[in-house]
Amino acid sequence: MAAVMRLVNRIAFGPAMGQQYVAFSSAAKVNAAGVRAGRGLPEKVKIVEVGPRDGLQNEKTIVPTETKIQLIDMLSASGLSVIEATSFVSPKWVPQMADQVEVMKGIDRKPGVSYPVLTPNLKGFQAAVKAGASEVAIFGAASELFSKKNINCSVDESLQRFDEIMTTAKEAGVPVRGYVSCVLGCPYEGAVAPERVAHVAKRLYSMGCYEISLGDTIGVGTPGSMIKMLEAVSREVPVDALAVHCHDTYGQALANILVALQMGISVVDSSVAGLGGCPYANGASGNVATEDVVYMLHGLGIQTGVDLSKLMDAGAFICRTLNRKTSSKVAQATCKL
Ligand SMILES: CC(C)(COP(=O)([O-])OP(=O)([O-])OC[C@H]1O[C@@H](n2cnc3c(N)ncnc32)[C@H](O)[C@@H]1OP(=O)([O-])[O-])[C@@H](O)C(=O)NCCC(=O)NCCSC(=O)C[C@@](C)(O)CC(=O)[O-]
Repeated sequence: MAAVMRLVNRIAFGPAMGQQYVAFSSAAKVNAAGVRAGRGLPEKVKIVEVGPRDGLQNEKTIVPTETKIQLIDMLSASGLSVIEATSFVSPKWVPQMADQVEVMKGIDRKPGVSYPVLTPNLKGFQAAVKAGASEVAIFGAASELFSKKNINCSVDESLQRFDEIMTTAKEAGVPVRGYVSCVLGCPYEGAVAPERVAHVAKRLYSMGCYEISLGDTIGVGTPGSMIKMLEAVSREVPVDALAVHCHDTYGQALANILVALQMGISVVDSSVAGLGGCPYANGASGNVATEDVVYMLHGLGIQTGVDLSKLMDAGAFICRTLNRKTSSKVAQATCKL
């Protein structure tokens, strides 16, 4: 724990201990570059916005397709370069995503923005490509029971299915991202060994996924468990091919992201307004809010390409429309609700 605190202190404080840089928006602007310099943090971070998929998939009432489309368009207007738009999964399993084709047809695709979609099997992959998806994501797990509950097969069976997708995707020239869920704990099995995460991540990477997103599906991780897991995974997969995907159930997400950045990761998944949860992970709260991630990154002098004000407009829009409270602390603090 002492080592973790030293690591966090090194990032959060300037050379003179106690001189805090990242506290208020004005202070963040003044000293941001100094915070970053020499501390091994990336200059740029790619944010993968997962709100329209991971966020909305968990909403109890069906969100109108028009609302989903407007949300995605507002998010692309904020400067985000990757927006996970929907998933091509069975409508019997996740009814909220049943309008995936209409969503893909309705969005205003901005040049330079990627709109990946989730595909659990070849059927989903083929439907996604037909609907115009130019990038997909496959999603496995480090936990057997979660795999069974989420995609109705064992981890090994899922990897066989993903192999089929990869073969077809390579022929079609479609880039594939890979997810590993439950990297810091499983709602059904409890603790998950870092080596199991590393094994699945390595398999996905070896079959051709260009990026592996490591999901703390139920948000139980701490900077301590994050460091151990990332040490194991980065022995098998190059760190520049890794992303972190943190749910914020225990309020640890920003701290976990900070240590991941310190360990060389420069891709962060997040969800506008902290929308979401996983329908097959009881008790999982939403992803870390994109607004809060952007605020922290800008405070560290790290570029994201995102206009925080426009992003908060998107968050305010979806919260107003769904009649829900934002989970973003930044949106709460600035009353942009
Ligand atoms: C994988 C299956 C399909 C297996 O489900 P299954 O029931 O085993 O599939 P099946 O092959 O036996 O087919 C059953 C029915 O589904 C249809 N079907 C089959 N495949 C598709 C498809 N692609 N699209 C549309 N329909 C499909 C198929 O045609 C058939 O229809 P019927 O003949 O009964 O009318 C199912 O379990 C499923 O869809 N699961 C998705 C669950 C899901 O979306 N979970 C949330 C995303 S994961 C997540 O949130 C975690 C993540 C990524 O964010 C990271 C993190 O936080 O850790």
